[in-house]
Amino acid sequence: MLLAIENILTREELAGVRDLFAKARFVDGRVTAGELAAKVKNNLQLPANAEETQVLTDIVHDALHCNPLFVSAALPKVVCPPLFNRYVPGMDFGIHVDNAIRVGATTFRTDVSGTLFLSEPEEYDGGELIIEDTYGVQQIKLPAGSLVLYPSSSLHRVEPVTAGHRDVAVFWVQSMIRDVAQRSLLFQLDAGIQSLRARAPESPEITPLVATYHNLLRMWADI
Ligand SMILES: O=C(O)CCC(=O)C(=O)O
Ligand SMILES: [Fe+2]
Repeated sequence: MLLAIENILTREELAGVRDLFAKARFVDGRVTAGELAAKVKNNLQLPANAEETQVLTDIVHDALHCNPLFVSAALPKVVCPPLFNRYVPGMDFGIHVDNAIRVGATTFRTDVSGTLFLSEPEEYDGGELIIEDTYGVQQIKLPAGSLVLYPSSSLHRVEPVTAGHRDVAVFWVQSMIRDVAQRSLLFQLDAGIQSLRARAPESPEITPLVATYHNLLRMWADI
C-alpha cells in the first residue's frame, strides 16, 4: 500500500524545521547505509549526534504520532529516529531495497518506509522518488510537510537532483501488523468506520464494526 498524507507538519513546524536545516552542517549520507545501499547512496545527512537532530526528531515523531491517518495506516510499534537528508545538484539514490533489519539503539524490522518532504516541489528540479510497487511504477514529489508511506519491501530510487536542493526526513516503521495485506485491510476497515461515524454517528452498525476491527487487531498484532 502506497499512501500520501498531506500536512503532517503545520506551517509553523515546517518553518521551524527549515530554519534548523538552514543552520545545520551535513555530512556524507553513506555513513548509515547498509553495504548494498552505500554503493548507490549519494546524498548528505545530518549526523545522529548533531544538536539539531534531536530537536528535529522530536518534532517529526510528535507530528507522526498525532496524525490519525499515519497511525491507522502504519499501526506503528517502532518509529526510528529519521535521517535528515539533503540532495544537492548531482546527488541521487540508485535503485535499492531498504535493509530488513536496522541495528541500533533499538533493533527493529522495517515494514513501512516513509519520506517526509521538507522542500517545496518548485524549489528543486529532479529528485522524484520512484517506487516500484505491485501496482506499477509510482513517481512521487509532494509538497513540503507531506509524507509518502510505502512497503519497505518495494524497490525504490531517487532521481538525480539537477537544480536547487531536496530536503527530506526519511524513516522506517516496524508495524504491529507485519503483513502488508492485513495492514491494508485494517486501514480500509478503519477508514470505513471513521466515515460512518462522521456521517451517521448513531448507526448501530458501528459497534460490531469496531469490535471486528479490534478483534482482527488482537488476532494479528505482534507487540
Ligand atoms: O530520499 C528519499 O526519499 C528516500 C531515501 C531512501 O530511499 C533511503 O534512505 O533508503
Ligand atoms: Fe531507501
